[in-house]
Amino acid sequence: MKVHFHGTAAFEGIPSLFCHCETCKQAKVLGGKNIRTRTSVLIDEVLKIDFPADTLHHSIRDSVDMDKVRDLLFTHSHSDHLYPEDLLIRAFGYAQFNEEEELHLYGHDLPIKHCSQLLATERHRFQFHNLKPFETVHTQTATITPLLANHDPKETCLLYLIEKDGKTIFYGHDSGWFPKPTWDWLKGKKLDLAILECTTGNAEQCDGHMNVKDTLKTRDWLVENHVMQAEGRIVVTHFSHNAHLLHEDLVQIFEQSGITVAYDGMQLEI
Ligand SMILES: O=c1ccn([C@@H]2O[C@H](COP(=O)(O)O)[C@@H](O)[C@H]2O)c(=O)[nH]1
Repeated sequence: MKVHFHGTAAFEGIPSLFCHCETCKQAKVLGGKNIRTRTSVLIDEVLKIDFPADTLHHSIRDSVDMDKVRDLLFTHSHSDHLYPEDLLIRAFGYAQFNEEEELHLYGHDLPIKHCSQLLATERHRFQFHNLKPFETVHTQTATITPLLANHDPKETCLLYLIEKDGKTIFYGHDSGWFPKPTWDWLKGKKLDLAILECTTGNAEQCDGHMNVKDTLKTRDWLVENHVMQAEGRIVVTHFSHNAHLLHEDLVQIFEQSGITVAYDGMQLEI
């Protein structure tokens, strides 16, 4: 299975619009893996998680054929994860393509409501699927189970367990320490890859996200509960410029735990 990290930043991106913090200044000078756009991942070119406004940039930067994507999963409705206006580009009259195949959209009530309302007056090729936490769904490309995140009390934010071609991925942002039902549900599962977040770096105060301590505690929990082997593949993503950590700082923090720090454009095979 090919996992392609399109973007690896939190809401603001790095360097962030309007920001003159040292991290943003250094990221501009150093470039490369320090440049981070809003988080999204593409699996085997057909299953995409989240749809930020940076999707156009991702498709140009990495030569991604977005028309190959069959299933689009949303974690929640915040604008750095769902920019529904750009889905209009796939409606009739905007995109030119021969296929009549539909793109299936999956999320809880709010993202699906935003997308269906926006597209209501258009002829389009979308199917909408309302997900319920812990109810497994067979999509066109994978078997997915939405799990509860601890992110924004105003909506039901989701994490995902994704099973495809005999491999299992846990997709774990945006969330602070997971709600108990999610930990309970993960017990007994076997993961080939866990994608975790570390939005706030070394900050002590962390609201709806993980800091370094939480990310490492999550890794330990997965190993102690035999959900992952000690040498299992863990990737960390969704970084904020307000954590004030450049890519090499993050690599130093996580390399002794065997955790890979994602960067924009990174691809891995599991
Ligand atoms: O504990 C926290 C939580 C958030 N931030 C800042 O907010 C943004 C994005 O947060 P979202 O909840 O994803 O909208 C993050 O990049 C930080 O700048 C924080 O500093 N501390």
